[in-house]
Amino acid sequence: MAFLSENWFIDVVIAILMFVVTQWTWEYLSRTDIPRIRNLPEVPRYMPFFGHLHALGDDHATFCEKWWRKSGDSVFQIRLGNTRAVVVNSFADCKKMLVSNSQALIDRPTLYTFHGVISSTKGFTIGSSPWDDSCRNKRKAASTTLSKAMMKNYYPMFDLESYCILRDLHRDSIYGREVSVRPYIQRYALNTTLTLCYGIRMDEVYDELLREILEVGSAISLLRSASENYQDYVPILRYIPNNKKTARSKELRGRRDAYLDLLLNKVREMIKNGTDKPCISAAILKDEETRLTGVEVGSICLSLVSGGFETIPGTLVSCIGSLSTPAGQIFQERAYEDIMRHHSDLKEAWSNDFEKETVPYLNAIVKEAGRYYTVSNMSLPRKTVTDVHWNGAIIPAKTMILINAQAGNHDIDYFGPDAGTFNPERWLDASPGGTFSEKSSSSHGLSHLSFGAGSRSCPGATIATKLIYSALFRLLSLYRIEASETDPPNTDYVDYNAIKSALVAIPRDFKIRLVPREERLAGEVLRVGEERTRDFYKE
Ligand code: HEM
Repeated sequence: MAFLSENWFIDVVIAILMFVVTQWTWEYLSRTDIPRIRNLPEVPRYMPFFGHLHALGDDHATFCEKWWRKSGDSVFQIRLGNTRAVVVNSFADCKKMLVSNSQALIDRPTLYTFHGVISSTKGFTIGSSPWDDSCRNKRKAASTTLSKAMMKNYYPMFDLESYCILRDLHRDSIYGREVSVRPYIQRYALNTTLTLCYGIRMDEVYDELLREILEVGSAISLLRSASENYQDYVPILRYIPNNKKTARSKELRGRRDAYLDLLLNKVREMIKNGTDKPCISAAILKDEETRLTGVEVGSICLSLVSGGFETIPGTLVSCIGSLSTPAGQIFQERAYEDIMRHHSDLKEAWSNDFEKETVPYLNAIVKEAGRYYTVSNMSLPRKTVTDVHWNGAIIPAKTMILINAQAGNHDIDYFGPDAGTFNPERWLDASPGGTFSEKSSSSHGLSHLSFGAGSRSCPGATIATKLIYSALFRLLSLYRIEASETDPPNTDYVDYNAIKSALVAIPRDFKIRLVPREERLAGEVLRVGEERTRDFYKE
């Protein structure tokens, strides 16, 4: 004590020095690509190297949604390891950020594992491409293929693929047997994009190639997730010997390259034999007015195949789950009545009218499924190309922007106090006579955030909506769907997802029973459909 008091000045200097050195070391190890943004709240308590990664856990969207509700700040900054990101939560702020700053947010960030390892051979998908001339060309080509004007060309495909769901469900659910509907919907989504890209489809639900594409695609999408792959944000982890993430990425890259080459070779073979079907890759291989390179064509096909194979099943399967519950029985009955109101001859409607999206109640179910089950809960990350002025803060160029679509889609200030409930009727006006019409406000503008918005919004939104509508039309017009008592669906908008860290939600498995509304009609329409399948293979 005596020593301390005699040298008190030196003690104080040492203490200050130690404090400064500790502070400096802490700050040094917590550095981010973009320095702290002034006048924008930051989530407190970050760790050196990792930032908020641990606090965010597996489910970033739900952590941020809760933080927004707790702090009252809808827009705040977080640290994903060495990367600073701005998270946007409320519906109004997500919309303003994406639409009012459309050009400033046109870029996408690149990640070490996905861009550096997995995509090193076949190029980036559109959704992961930074904005440049090549990305512009690819996006333009994909948007043309997926545009509203092109949809009528795909009617035979919608017809065949939605028929096949019913054909196989009819067979497998006979005698009240319970079925898990996801595999049928996965084939539906994948066959659609495979047909568009390669003119190829698979008839079996458990086809080997189909399952390989789905398995590899899901595993790769998991490696893009921040919570699954710390090495993208904590560079030091890349140098750990026997790095399992990099090894796994290389293995998946090899498997993906193999099936992409196989598909393209099949198209080459069909062109040689004169049996090819109109599709993107055949058009390019025959060099029909294209300025795209081979890698760009591969990237477009990959983007379309990977764009729909998880998002459509995630949305449609979860929607079927909600409809199968006791509360959902009312929605099913009203949808059926609305179908009958608009299509007095169901057989006729089945053969040529189901794609037209004329049944308001079905449109409302499709919209509500998209909103309630926000399958891409954090959307796809964006990156600013110029400064963005936000309520007194300047978000600099090259900052990662994360749109919390899950939070915005369940924003009670925008969707009302029942935002956390699955209710298709929020999109409808009911007349005293019991008929429904679409709310005029819901038919234009941004209904929900699940397809993103602005410069990099989802070009697949139109075809995805058509596919979900067509499948529901056919399913609900022939059957009543009932949830299994032993394996019921989980319909919580967060917990329905079995893998919280996945980029696209994977619904927990559940089973349903299908009760035919009119046995004879089901038999008749399925027989007609069978003839059309044979025609497809004959052509
Ligand atoms: C329910 C189905 C779908 C959902 C929920 C969905 C969701 C999304 C989201 C959230 C984005 C990012 C938007 C943004 O940054 O603002 C996106 C981008 C994209 N989607 Fe979809 N999508 C679906 C279906 C599809 C389908 C069927 C395709 C193709 C056939 C597709 C192709 C793409 C592509 C190519 C992009 C990248 C666009 C770009 O970066 O410029 N999507 N999608």
